[in-house]
Amino acid sequence: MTLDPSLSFAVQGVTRRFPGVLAVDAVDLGVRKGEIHGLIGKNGAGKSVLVSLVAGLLAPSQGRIVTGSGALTPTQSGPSRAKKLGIALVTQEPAFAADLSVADNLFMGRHPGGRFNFLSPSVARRESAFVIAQLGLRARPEARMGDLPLETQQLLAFGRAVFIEKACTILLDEITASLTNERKESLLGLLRRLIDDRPELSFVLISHHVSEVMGFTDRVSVMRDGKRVATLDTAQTNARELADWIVGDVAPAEINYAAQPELAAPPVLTVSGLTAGRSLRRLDLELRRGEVLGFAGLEGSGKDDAIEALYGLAPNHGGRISMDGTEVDLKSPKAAQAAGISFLPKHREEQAVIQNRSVLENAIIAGLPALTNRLGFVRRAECRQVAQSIVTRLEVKTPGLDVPIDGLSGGNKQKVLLGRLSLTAPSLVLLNEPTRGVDISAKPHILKLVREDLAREAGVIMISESEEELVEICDRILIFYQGEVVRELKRGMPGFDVETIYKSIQGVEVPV
Ligand SMILES: Nc1ncnc2c1ncn2[C@@H]1O[C@H](COP(=O)(O)OP(=O)(O)OP(=O)(O)O)[C@@H](O)[C@H]1O
Repeated sequence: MTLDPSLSFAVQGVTRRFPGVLAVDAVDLGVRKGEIHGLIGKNGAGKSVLVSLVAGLLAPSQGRIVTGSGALTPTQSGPSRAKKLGIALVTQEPAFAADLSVADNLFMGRHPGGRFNFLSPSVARRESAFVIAQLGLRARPEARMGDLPLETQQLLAFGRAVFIEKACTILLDEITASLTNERKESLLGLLRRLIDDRPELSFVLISHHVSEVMGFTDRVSVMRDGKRVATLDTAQTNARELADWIVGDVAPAEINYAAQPELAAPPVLTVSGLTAGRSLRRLDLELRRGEVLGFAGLEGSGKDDAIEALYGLAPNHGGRISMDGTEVDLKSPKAAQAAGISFLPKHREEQAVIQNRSVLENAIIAGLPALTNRLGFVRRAECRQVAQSIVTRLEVKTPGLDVPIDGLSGGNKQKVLLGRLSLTAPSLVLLNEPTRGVDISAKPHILKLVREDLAREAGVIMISESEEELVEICDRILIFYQGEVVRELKRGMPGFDVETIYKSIQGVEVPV
């Protein structure tokens, strides 16, 4: 059980099976000390399962993971064993205790020394303040963890792994997916600086963004159907070659822009003088059926407050909101639903996925009223048909309709949630990052679904961190800056491009 001393760990012939699924199939992979190793591949390719095996959360069915100080095998695995081997996994949903403070959470289960090996609160506070400062966060060590945004909690989980547990191998499972572009860049830049300080460190970075992998990794491994199909030197490859490795030979979907909004039609949504949350100082807009309107802006620019207010999540908002010309009082999500508004939240795991229920149930729940007969019985065969059409159309990777949704990969869950929105035939659809966690081959299918299905009957408002995506799909884009819309860009007009959006959201004036 020897390990090349230049390696941080080696995966040797590892296989992991679930009932009906070969999630990881005879994978060999060596990650070097001092490297940032990208891990990329389509939804359901096996990336998360692979890092869960390395972190001891799952045991391999066959094979082993070898480090300089021991191995994880089918019979000897487990998170505490992996932790002893210097391995830490940071995921999108950090397992913190919401009611405890930041400091208590960061030091939970750890004893930072002292004569009686007991945790001194002042040491924990001081060390926590250090972690917070290193990450450039605005939070106090005494703050209640549950009061902090999920993005901040995620970064704190990263900080705990690096600065408190002092792990040597840090596995990052799509943690950049829900960060704003600024936070993403600063976090990825920090990885390199950390390696400069501690050359024995290594990072494995799972991401769907080819540009992130190209810009911040030393090597990248590509997974497809549970197998590692390639490991490339990042400097020797390019985005195109990488995309080819990921996708194989699947043809991309084409978006049909023929369904343009009818501009003479009356607006489905009218907003005037909307103020909400901490950031939104004023919003006025009109939206028509058939129209896809993008909201672009930095963190705190007001775009998130705006979309949340439209879903009844800011009951104390100011200003007026009308649907089809009638003023509505959006004091709760229930009131918003009654007004014909549906919402895809950013944090799908906690806000939208119904755990322990099947793919079928998760897919059709929003459409149940339409799938029920006059006696109140659910039309089962039709439900299956509808769910199957979502699975087929969006290429959801699942062993069947009746398996619990919990077993699906993150991106495949997202596809089910989006598919189910198309069943509700609402008047207004609000989407916060609809392609988060979705792989590059499925992304065009999702955008097509938004454009051609959701925007057929409804007006759509969409937030995305990707300027490219906004340009690809929107009719108009509103630029939010410091709580107000400072600019409106229209498809076909000058300035409807990635560069203008990018500069405008930073407050840079771009002449048209
Ligand atoms: N607990 C589980 N039970 C059953 N099947 C599972 C379980 N966990 C993962 N799988 C299956 O294993 C396969 C690989 O999943 P994994 O989560 O590793 O994909 P991924 O590459 O991380 O995808 P994504 O990019 O969507 O996150 C998928 O088919 C998934 O449905």
